[in-house]
Amino acid sequence: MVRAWYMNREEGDQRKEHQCDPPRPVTLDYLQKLGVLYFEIPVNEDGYYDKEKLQKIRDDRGYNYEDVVDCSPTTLPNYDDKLKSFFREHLHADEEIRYCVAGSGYFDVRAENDEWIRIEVVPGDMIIIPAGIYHRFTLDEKNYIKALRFFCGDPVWTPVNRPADDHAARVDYLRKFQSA
Ligand SMILES: CSCCC(=O)C(=O)O
Ligand SMILES: [Fe+2]
Repeated sequence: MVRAWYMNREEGDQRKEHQCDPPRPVTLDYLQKLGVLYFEIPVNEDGYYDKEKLQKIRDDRGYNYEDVVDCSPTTLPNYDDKLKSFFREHLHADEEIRYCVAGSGYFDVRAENDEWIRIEVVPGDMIIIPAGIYHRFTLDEKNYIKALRFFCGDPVWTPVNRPADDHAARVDYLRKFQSA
């Protein structure tokens, strides 16, 4: 089950939870209003999961590309730079789809009022971050995650750093989800 909360405004270690005091949890319903979708496909201790359930989501959403991102210094090329760029606030022209199969981490997305919402992903969690939402990713204190990445068509992972308010995906996102 996915956990999400508004972050406090304290600087310091990005790998910590940054819960408010008292905590301000965020529901899946609210994430959905922001265009962030969540699916659960449980992973057992041996790393097995229901391939058919995954395939059904892939088919329903048109994801025909899949690869693995294994965030450890030996398996992720340019580890330090990558982790830095993951945590720089950015958007993409396309959905960012990640299915966590081992380890854990945090996806942060901007709420309507521009506050950060932190979404924890653990094995079994699939998160879909919509095109045009400002977001970032960090490892947590356990310092490891392995996730499957999906894409519709030829993958483009390019981050567009904030500010990108005139980007077509941003304009489209605001129209669809945050009609402010
Ligand atoms: C959990 S996958 C690692 C993060 C990532 O791939 C990304 O932010 O693009
Ligand atoms: Fe991203």
